Amino acid sequence: MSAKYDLIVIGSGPSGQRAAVAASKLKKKVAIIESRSVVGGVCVNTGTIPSKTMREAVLHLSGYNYRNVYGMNYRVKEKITMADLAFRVQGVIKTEIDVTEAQLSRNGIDVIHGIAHFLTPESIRVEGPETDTTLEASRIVIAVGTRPATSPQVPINGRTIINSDQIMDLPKLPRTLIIVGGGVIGVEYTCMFAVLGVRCTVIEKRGKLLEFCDQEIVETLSYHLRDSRVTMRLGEELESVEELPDGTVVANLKSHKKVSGDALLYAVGRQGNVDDLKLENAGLQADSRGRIPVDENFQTTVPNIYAVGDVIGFPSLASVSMEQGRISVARAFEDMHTVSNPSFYPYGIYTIPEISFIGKTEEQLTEEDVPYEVGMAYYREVARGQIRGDTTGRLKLIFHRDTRKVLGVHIIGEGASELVHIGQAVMTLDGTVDYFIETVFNYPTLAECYKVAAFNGLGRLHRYQ
Ligand SMILES: Cc1cc2nc3c(=O)[nH]c(=O)nc-3n(C[C@H](O)[C@H](O)[C@H](O)COP(=O)(O)OP(=O)(O)OC[C@H]3O[C@@H](n4cnc5c(N)ncnc54)[C@H](O)[C@@H]3O)c2cc1C
Ligand SMILES: NC(=O)c1ccc[n+]([C@@H]2O[C@H](COP(=O)([O-])OP(=O)(O)OC[C@H]3O[C@@H](n4cnc5c(N)ncnc54)[C@H](O)[C@@H]3O)[C@@H](O)[C@H]2O)c1
Repeated sequence: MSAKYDLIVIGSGPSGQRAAVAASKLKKKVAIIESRSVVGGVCVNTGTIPSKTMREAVLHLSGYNYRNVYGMNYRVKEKITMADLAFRVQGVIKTEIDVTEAQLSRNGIDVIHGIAHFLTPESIRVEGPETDTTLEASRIVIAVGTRPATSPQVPINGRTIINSDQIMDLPKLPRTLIIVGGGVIGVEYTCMFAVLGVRCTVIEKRGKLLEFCDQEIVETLSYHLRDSRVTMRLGEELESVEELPDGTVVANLKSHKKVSGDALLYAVGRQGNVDDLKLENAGLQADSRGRIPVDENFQTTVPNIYAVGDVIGFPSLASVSMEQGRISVARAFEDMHTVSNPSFYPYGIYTIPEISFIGKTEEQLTEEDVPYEVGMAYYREVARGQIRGDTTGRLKLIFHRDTRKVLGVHIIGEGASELVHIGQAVMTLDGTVDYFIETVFNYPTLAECYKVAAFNGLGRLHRYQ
């Protein structure tokens, strides 16, 4: 006998959780299957939450944010160890797992631990240390996420050659670290280790870091990276990695250069977790990177099966994955109204300093021949910037020259990922740059940067009209 549900969700990361909870709110009988012993997925256990907690611990213990105020030698702790960082990370992970478990249980969702695979498009087998069962449902959401990409040329050993899941396993802080991949993961960890005094070298095969960001913002970040003694090897592709008898590692580049270090972080992208799913039994197929194709409703080519989160590819963010989970269920059961516009989804990149943006970049608008104007505000121009000691932050407002509609907001500096939501609200409500002129902001706040940037931009507009 197999247990029957209205919805089975495979994977308990942010996308799976939100799909399960949304269906439970519609009074559906829901099961969520998770192959790990705990819920929360990459987000809670190895990715978002650990990395953001480590960043906070790094910033606090190193005294980095207050060095401009109290001097370059200001420290909260002189010798920071991996154990100092792990202590805080483990605490937050545990709490987040508890919060997630409580939420699933409160909503009456059955959590089943084991590896799921399809028997047919409507039935799933779950096998685990304590489970061997078959479930059936009229609708299934695949939310299995991704894992770090591997290469036969990069012998990951979990000690000196690691991927982003293994940061907390580093036995000690290396003196030198090679980071392969100048994407979000590579750059975020580079910033943290550089602030801890580790000499970092980033190897990125493209000519730019974070190529989807506004390039002026990336240039500002690059200035900070260089200031923290980071070496950037852009336009260089890794070929292979070797571990030397003395325990150090060497990265061999395609250009025949060699880069040596005490440890290497391999962060060149991620691969969908589809290998165990036996997708063929459901009539589904993933691409070479394990991504499952879906339409705008997150429906796969098999009508009763939906896929959400990182396993469908771009943008692979926890924030967006949650929304995809919710929308997929609304579409699957057709009795929940949802409005969601991906053009107004923000990005938060937790580099040091942090970067956040919404809307279009200058590069995109130029490509699309949109007449735009830019207003810039520097944190040092507002009192809160001086008080906080962040005098290098900046907020860039991009608006249409004719309609004055806000087209993009790009921020680098303290609090960027919170500050961006003001711009997001204005853009979502179809507002213009005038909103910032006509609105009173608390004083002294970083939010005032919006007003300064608006005045700056309108000043330029009138100058050139
Ligand atoms: C280092 C790092 C930092 C990040 N930082 C951020 C950030 O700051 N902000 C942000 O928005 N995003 C961030 N992300 C991205 C974010 O973590 C992901 O977008 C998010 O976790 C994706 O959620 P998901 O539900 O698709 O999958 P996941 O969180 O990957 O969860 C999928 C779950 O499915 C389970 N599973 C897989 N196969 C099976 C199976 N066959 N049977 C049962 N269960 C299965 C897995 O065990 C896993 O628990 C970061 C990612 C990493 C790696
Ligand atoms: N703050 C956040 O929102 C956040 C933080 C971390 C991760 N994430 C998500 O996690 C996902 C994965 O991140 P990622 O950084 O691993 O992947 P990515 O695809 O963003 O970046 C990988 C980088 O590695 C480079 N690369 C690939 N092969 C290489 C080689 N042989 N030599 C040198 N460079 C090489 C690529 O050009 C690319 O720039 C992202 O899609 C991101 O959305 C988000």
